[in-house]
Amino acid sequence: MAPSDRTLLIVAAGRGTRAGGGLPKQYRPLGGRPIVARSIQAFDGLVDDVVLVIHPDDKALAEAACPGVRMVHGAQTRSGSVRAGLAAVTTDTVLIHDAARPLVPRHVIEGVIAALAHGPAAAPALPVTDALWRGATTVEGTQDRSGLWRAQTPQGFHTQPLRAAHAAFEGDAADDVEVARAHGLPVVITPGSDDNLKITTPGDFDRAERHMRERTTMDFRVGNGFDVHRFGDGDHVMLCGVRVPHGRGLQGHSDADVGLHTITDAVYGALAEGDIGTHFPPSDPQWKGAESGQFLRHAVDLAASRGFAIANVDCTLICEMPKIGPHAAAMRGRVADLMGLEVDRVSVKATTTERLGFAGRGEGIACQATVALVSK
Ligand SMILES: Nc1ccn([C@@H]2O[C@H](COP(=O)(O)OP(=O)(O)OP(=O)(O)O)[C@@H](O)[C@H]2O)c(=O)n1
Ligand SMILES: C[C@](O)(CO)[C@H](O)COP(=O)(O)O
Repeated sequence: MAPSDRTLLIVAAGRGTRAGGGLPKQYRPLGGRPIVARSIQAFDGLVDDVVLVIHPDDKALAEAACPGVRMVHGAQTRSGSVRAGLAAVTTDTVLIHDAARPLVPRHVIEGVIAALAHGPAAAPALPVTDALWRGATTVEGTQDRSGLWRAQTPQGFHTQPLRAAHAAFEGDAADDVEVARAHGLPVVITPGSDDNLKITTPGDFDRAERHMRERTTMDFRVGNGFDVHRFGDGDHVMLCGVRVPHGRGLQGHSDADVGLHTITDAVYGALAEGDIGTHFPPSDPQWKGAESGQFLRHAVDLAASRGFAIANVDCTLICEMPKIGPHAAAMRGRVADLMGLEVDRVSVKATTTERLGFAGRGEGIACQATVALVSK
């Protein structure tokens, strides 16, 4: 699902008194990263803008945890913090999310976004499944649980109606759904998830770490790519984003960079997202002579929007000529740049086919590549 004029408003101005532990809970680490950074990361590729609402005392902590993110100061209540954040929102829709819910699954966010296409407000929730009692130390009564829901975030809204609702609301509210409803806005319930736990008490940190570990071990992908381009007239070839002088050129609709095409296909393969022709059809004149780096960047962005980072790339060019060795370092650097990777995660190597076959006869260049993706 592509972003379209949508802001993520993260409320992180609370003190986390129930969580204890000194450092406000949203800045404590989860899987080695601050909780608030993970909450923002969960929305990668799904929003166009991010506004982080912080407590004035937490400026240094927030800047260290979320460098480059736009920040505003919050208020004493959650509703007040949301109002402060809304003043900085410039998009048509807004997703308001607790910094304390770092494990929100993508399908929960996508459910809210999809519902906003049909109405002004939507929020995820889970039906109450346990029996409900009233009482203090002994049970004094039971409560019918039918029609009761456990509210979660992100809560999504069309920005203007929500602003109006907040302007008209007096006092504090548990969440923005309460504010919106008080102003007459209908709110659609979308599917929540048990994984979307709100870190509230000390025991929640261990619970969240366990969830993190389960996710990390589960989400690992491998993709492979293979491509061939035929030699034609020309005085150079583009290989892995580098111009290599040669007595012949490679034929193709774009710049015919067989290396970048192969790596791009490997990323799409790992995502089960078809191949380069699916996303950039050769029948489309706009890709004539196109620089192939943009295809690779699209595939990497798509991986990020699915919650994956690239772990490494291994690419083998198959040809007799030109010689790849003198250019391999430049190729690794260019591929690393395009994919946002450290160079030591990119391998570019070459082999001949001992003068056998089309590559051996110098009719073209083949390439194969493997790419590994890990969940972020
Ligand atoms: N004045 C406030 C209060 C809460 N929040 C944010 O709203 C979210 C949900 O609140 P909660 O989990 O209750 O956090 P705290 O208020 O920090 O917790 P506590 O009540 O234990 O102090 C959190 O991300 C919190 O930082 C906020 O931005 N401004
Ligand atoms: C908004 C919220 O996350 C919905 O469940 C929740 O109400 C905020 O936290 P609090 O513990 O109620 O302050």
